[in-house]
Parts: sequence; structure tokens; C-alpha cells
Amino acid sequence: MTARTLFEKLWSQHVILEEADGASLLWVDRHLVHEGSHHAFAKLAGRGLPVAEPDLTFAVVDHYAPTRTRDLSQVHGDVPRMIETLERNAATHGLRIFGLNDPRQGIVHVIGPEQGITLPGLTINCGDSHTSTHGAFGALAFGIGATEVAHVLATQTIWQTRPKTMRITVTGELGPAVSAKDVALNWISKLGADGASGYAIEYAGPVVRALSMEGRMTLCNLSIEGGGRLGMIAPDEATFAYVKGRPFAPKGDDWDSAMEYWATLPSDEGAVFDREVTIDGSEIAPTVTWGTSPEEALPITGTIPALQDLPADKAARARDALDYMGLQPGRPIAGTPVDQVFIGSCTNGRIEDLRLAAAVLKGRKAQVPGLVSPGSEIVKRQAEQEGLDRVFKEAGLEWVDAGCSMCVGMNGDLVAPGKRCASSTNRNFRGRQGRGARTHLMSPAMVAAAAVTGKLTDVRPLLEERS
Ligand SMILES: CC(C)[C@H](C(=O)O)[C@@H](O)C(=O)O
Ligand code: SF4
Repeated sequence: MTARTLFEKLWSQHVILEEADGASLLWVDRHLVHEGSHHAFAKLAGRGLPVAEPDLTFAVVDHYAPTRTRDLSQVHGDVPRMIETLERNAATHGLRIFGLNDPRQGIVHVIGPEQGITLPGLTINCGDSHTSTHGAFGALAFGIGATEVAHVLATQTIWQTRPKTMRITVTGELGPAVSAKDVALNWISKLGADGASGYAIEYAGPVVRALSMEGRMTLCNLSIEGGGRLGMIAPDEATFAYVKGRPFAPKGDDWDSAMEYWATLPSDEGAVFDREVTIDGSEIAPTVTWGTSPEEALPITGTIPALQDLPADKAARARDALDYMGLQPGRPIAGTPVDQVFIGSCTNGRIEDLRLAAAVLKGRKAQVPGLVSPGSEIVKRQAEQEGLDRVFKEAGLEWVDAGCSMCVGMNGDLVAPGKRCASSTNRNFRGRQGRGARTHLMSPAMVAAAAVTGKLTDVRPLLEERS
């Protein structure tokens, strides 16, 4: 038999039918919906359709979740209406919902894995571009648009054109304080924000194998920032250990047969990818963005590109980006003063991320204000058990409830116009954290370093002082 990739196995196992034009109808094993799904539910209501598979549909309150109170009567604007609409739609269709006051509430891409809803071998869709996060478990997981959400609700299937395959192999070993976030920003800065567009990415190599599940989720989460709608990692012992015993994970005999199936998933020896990219992990430094696209990233030890060093099309973009960011070309990025920090999001709001940030903050004071919003209420409680909340609070940062929060600001957690934020999130587009807000993306440890120094700074010396 021909050697097949993880992607090819997952794809062929889920295809129901294939049209001559190449479109395939896929079965969807898990459908996750958040507040943004209201258009899709309205469409269903308009046609009098039920949800085809309520047991395979999971609703989560995250984008609009207020982080400073859970009492909606205290909250203004769109927030209560958006949350109540989701809760009503879930009730109408008999869907499981992780609502605002559910002790398991959190960001959809954090709680799917946390609950064992995300498993190897599944197709997982959500009307959200960071659905690739779930690919960290060896699942075929991708974000879909509002019309597609309605289609999945009504049929539990989705039409897709088969993407090409790309393998990103990260060789060597990561240096101290270099994390999955740095690996992601590194490859995106090399290949570009559309570098993986049209491809399903498989991350491989010793660096990827050595990542924790949290790190793998961070890496897969950022796939879309490099243009790839799917990012995945073959399941292994780390995956199985993470999944085992989670509430929705298979148990007993089901677990054993699942394990047998999961063992067949990794790409076969000799499987061919449409594109191969190799990155030396040993050369990656803690990385930060300087512009308004995730590809505009550089090592913290680097200098902002001089415009004449860039190709013409990139130079024009960079000039605008630097203007928006209030930065000068050709200057070192380190030392740029920040106004505030944010730690959280589906990229870097997991327990390990909070531990890494707390390791830097412990016993130090933040020079600027900042918000720490754990990725889920379960992460929040775990962090509190470990005393991490005290580290953040003693440093002077605000410790709040779970949600998308300042990653996108839909709940009102915004960066003020012109203010500069060191952020553990995944998007630095203009206005992403608020109108006129200036976002620098980086790892949670680097955000913590920015907090304690009040500027963009290399976290490594701060950690060395500790050892
Ligand atoms: C609001 C939602 C649809 C959006 C997405 O698709 O990713 C958001 O989560 C984001 O990160 O920009
Ligand atoms: S945390 Fe940010 S990136 Fe993740 S789903 Fe929410 S808004 Fe999107």
C-alpha cells in the first residue's frame, strides 16, 4: 500500500462523497459553536430545520464572556444579548452548553481538549479560524464560515476542497525560554502570513515531539496566521496521556479500541508531502512582532527592518505598519516601552503558559498595568491551587475570569487608542485589541519580561538571574 500522511488518512476516513470538481463532503465528528454562531442558528430557524446531531454539537460562551463579573445585569452593550442568544439557541436545540456560569467555561479551543471532546482521528469544526488548535491531537480540525456553520448544524457534514499537504519539520532543540509560540512566529516570519495558504500543515521533528500538549496546541493554533487552515501533529504517548480520563474521552473497552485506531494515524514512513519546510529549532530566539501582521516578527535581539532592505511591496506595507505602531525602521526592537500587558487567549492561556509567565514574575513588580485571563475556569482554579494567581497579583497584575478577553476585546477588555500592549495572543492586526491599539505578539514568558521591565525585553537574562 502506498505510504500515506496523517492528513490523507484523516481525510479519506471522513469523505462521504466526492464531486467531479474536487469538492468533497466530509462527516463532522464534533461541531463547536460560540456566540458568533447566531447567524447560522437564525438561518436554521428561517428554514424550520432542527440541528441534525445535537449530541455532537457543543456550545461555548467565550468571545463575549465578561471577565470581571459573571453577573450579566452588571454588563452593558452587546454582551448580555450575545450570550443569551447562544444560551437560547442551545436550549432550543437541546445542545450541551458550557455557559457563562458553568465551572468548565472557557475559550472553545481550550475547553474542547480539556474536556476530552477533542480526540485524535476526529473531524472538528467551529466557526472560528483558530480551530486548527485541535489538530495538535492528530485531528482534522479547521475553522469554517457562518454559512458553513449552518450547513454543519443542519447536516453534520461539510463540503471542502482538499488542501495540499505541507510538513514543517523543526530540528534540533529549543534554547532556554524559547517556546512553541516562538517556533510559530519564526516560521510565519519566514514563509509569510499566506505562506501555508492552501495547505494542511503537519508539524514534525524532534522539537515538536518534545513539546507538551499545551505547546503543540499553541503551534497548531497559529497555523492560520501563516495561512494554513489546518495544522496537525501525529498523536503519541504525550497525546494519549493528556486525553486519558478526560470527561468526554472514551473509557474501558472503547479506550482500548480507540488507542488501536489512533496508533494507525501517524504519517507512514516515506509518505510524500506537497511541500517540505525544515526549520532549525536551535536557532530560534524569543520572538516578537513589530508590525501589524504576524509575519512581521523578529528575534528580540534583532532590529526592525530598514525599509530599503525590504522588497518593494513589503516596504510599503512595513512603512504603514511602523507608522501605525509608532516605531522607527532600523532600530533595535528591544527597549521599546510598553503601556500594558495581556496574558491569555486560546494561543497561550493554558496552565503551562501561566506557569512560564509566573516563573518570570515571581517576586518582581510589573512596571505597567496588565490583565491575566486564564483560558478556562478549570485553568483558573488549577492556577489558584498552584499559587500562580498570587504571583500575578503581587506583581500588580489583574487576575480575572476566563474568555477571549483582550485578545479581541468583544467583551469590552480593550487596549486604549495609541497604547502599546505586549500580548500572548495570536493577532496583531490594526485595531485588533481596540481602535488604534498597538499589539506586540510574543510568548507568555516574554510578556512577563515586558511587564517587569516596562519594555520589550529578552526574557532569558531575567530567568538566568534565577538559576
Ligand atoms: C470571532 C471569531 C469568528 C474570530 C475567528 O474566526 O478567529 C476570532 O476568534 C478571532 O480570533 O479573530
Ligand atoms: S482567544 Fe482570541 S484567537 Fe482565540 S478564539 Fe478567542 S478571539 Fe479568537
